[in-house]
Amino acid sequence: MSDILSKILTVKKQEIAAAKALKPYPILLQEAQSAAPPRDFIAAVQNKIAAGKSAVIAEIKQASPSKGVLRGHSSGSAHSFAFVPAEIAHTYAQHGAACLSVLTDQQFFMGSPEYLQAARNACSLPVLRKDFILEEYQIAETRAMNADCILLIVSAFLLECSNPSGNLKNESLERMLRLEQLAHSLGMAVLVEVHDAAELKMALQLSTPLIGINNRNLHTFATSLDTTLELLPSIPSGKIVVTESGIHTPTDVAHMRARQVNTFLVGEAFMRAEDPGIELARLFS
Ligand SMILES: O=C(O)c1ccccc1NCC(=O)[C@H](O)[C@H](O)COP(=O)(O)O
Repeated sequence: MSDILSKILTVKKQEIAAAKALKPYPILLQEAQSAAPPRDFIAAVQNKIAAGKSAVIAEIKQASPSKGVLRGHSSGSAHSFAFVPAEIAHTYAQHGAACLSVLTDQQFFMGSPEYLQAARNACSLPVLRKDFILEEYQIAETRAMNADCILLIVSAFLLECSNPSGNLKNESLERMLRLEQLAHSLGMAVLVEVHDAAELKMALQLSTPLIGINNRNLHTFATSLDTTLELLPSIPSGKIVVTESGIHTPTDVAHMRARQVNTFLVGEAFMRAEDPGIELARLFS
């Protein structure tokens, strides 16, 4: 398993403990239950596909472990444009995004729950909270910040549940199923993310139709669209494949669409563009 994921999860567990000390779970759950009504993430994706279009989950991320600052920091880079989540969300919506994905992790991605709320308030698109979720507490937190979809990363659960005595796969799967059920009970969709065939086998035991295949190798940070293509034959027809990471050119998009992969999660290519929405329209025209 990857070092970066271990590092992220170590910090994440400290953050969860600190958050629980400030706000107990029952209070957070009440906030989640009285949050703004959830928007239908899966329908937004399906509607684009039914119209013969790509369903683009357009990401708002200021920085990443693999690439550093992408946007909006005094990095001195000639390619760094202002990072204003509400403006980015607005232009994504104007240029045909199906949904948004907003990083809320502060330490590794310079994200924030406030960015998610600002982006969601600026448009009518459903929003994925992009973070590293391990516990029920974070599911309630996600809905309480008005998000519409959660991310479950299979490799994070495998890493988290790995102990010498436990049955790694069963424990990880049971935990993911519990979290999925809670997310659904709060009206949110679930995107389950995999990197390889073993993870995919576990992901397919969840009921969500949204299967994300992340093309980024978390050991090397290299991206290869072959990751998506190699796993495709093992995915039943009722599922919606979301190809994630490393989509940069219209050729990449055409390559995926030729194999009936119609749902894309794209971050960096948009974040480096002056107007992320115009870049979305250019890539997916
Ligand atoms: O982006 C990273 O460097 C990264 C490192 C460790 C864990 C996750 C990471 N990225 C999260 C993502 O999945 C991407 O933000 C998303 O798929 C968009 O990818 P891209 O279009 O390549 O920015």
